[in-house]
Order: sequence, then C-alpha cells, then structure tokens
Amino acid sequence: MDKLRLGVNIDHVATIRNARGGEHPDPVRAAMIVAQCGGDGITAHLREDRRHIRDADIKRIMDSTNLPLNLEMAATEEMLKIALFHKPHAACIVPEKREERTTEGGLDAAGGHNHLRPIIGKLLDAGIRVSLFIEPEARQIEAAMHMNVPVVEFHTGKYCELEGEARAQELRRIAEAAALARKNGIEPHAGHGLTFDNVGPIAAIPQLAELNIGHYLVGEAIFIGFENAILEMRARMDAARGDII
Ligand SMILES: CC(=O)[C@@H](O)[C@H](O)COP(=O)(O)O
Ligand SMILES: NCC(=O)COP(=O)(O)O
Repeated sequence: MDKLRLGVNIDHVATIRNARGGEHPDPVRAAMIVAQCGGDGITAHLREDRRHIRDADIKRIMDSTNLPLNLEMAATEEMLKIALFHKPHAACIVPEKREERTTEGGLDAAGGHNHLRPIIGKLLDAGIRVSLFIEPEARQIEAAMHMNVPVVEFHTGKYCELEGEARAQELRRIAEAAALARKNGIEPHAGHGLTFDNVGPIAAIPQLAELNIGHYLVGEAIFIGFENAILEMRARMDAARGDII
C-alpha cells in the first residue's frame, strides 16, 4: 500500500495569533516545524474574512520550506486572483460561509458546475493542482471528473461527529467514494476534524493518498508540543495503514 501523506493545516496557529493581533504565534514557524518533522505538505485556508492566515502569510509560508502548499480557497474572483499570483502547488476549492464557525460541508461541485468550471480551468492552466473539498458522493466525484479535476478531498467532519453504526456507515461512504475516485483517475484525499482517536479507520482506506489535519494538532501542541503531535499522528496513520513505523 502506498504511504499516506500527511498535510498539516496551520490555520489555527494563525487563529491564535489573530486573537491578539501582532505576529505571535507565527504560522511560518509552524510550517518550518512541519517540514522538520517529516510532514508532507502545508495546508492553509485564506478565508474571505481572513480569520486564519492573511494574504502576506502565503508568500512567507511558500518561502519558508520546500513543502508543497495546498491553498484552500473559496471559488471567488478575489481568491482566484490571489492563487494565480502566488501559484501554490495545489488549490483546494472549499465552500465558505462567512457566518460559519468551521467548514460545515462539502462543495456542491455538481450544482455549481457553471460557476466552478472557468475558475478551475484558469487554475489548471496556471499549473496549479486543483482539488475540490466535497462530500463523499458519486455525483460530486462525477462533477469533478467532468471538470478535469485531478484531486478531491472528502470532508470527514460528519464521520468525526457521528458515533456507532452511523459513523461506520459514513466510513463506508468515504471508502466507497475513495474507490470510485481512484477508478475514475482522481486522487482522493480526506480531512476535517480528524484526531488521534478517529484517524485510524480513515487512514486504513487504501485508496486515500493524503490526509489534511490541523485543528486537533494545533490543540494537542499545547499539551505535548507541535512536533510530538505531528509525529504521533504520523505514527497512528502508519499503524492503521499497516506500515512499519
Ligand atoms: C476546509 C477545511 O476543512 C477547514 O478545516 C479549514 O482548513 C480550516 O478552517 P476552519 O477551521 O475555519 O474550517
Ligand atoms: N481540509 C481539512 C483541513 O485542512 C484540516 O481540517 P481540521 O483538521 O483543521 O479540521
């Protein structure tokens, strides 16, 4: 089985910084730690309201490590312009509501096809690897396929919130979606709300190539340090994958 990549989302380092204004804690320092302890990529979401990273952080993050940056962005003209200017390795298009506390669900790629297609086309033409943050549903994967999108990321928020049989059912939905994506030549990723305790069954889905994890790691960093939190997540992912750690 291929090694599962770990993309570390550093948004919530910026959230803490922004709570007081100023520069501390610096998400760039977090990105450097991710690189030092073997993370495979950096994920950061430039929200319309800039509640996590700010515009100036993008270049600083990209200059600070050799790790690929996966820039999460809403499908707006403003974000498109920013992505085309910085040309991150990847751009993950996410749904965004200003009033939401966190990203509540997946992007409606099927319903939003007409709006998304030109934005995706411009990102792809610029050499940016486009990903769509979607629910694990066949119609969303098919829409991604029709728009020539190479990557989808499944929103694991519901899986994380559910319990018992309902969680098992959501896990099956994600596994089936990952298999369908692969069958159609799309690389499946997953993320949102993953923790030490719930990452195992997701990491064990063989078709998944990458997990993006942030909020929990930044929270755990308070107790065990950011590096230890990343290493522990890595170990749990590897164990679930059946790899030798
Ligand atoms: C798109 C996504 O999954 C989010 O987790 C994001 O990357 C972090 O931002 P929020 O915590 O505001 O959702
Ligand atoms: N796309 C999901 C992500 O980047 C991380 O989500 P979370 O672990 O911060 O909930």
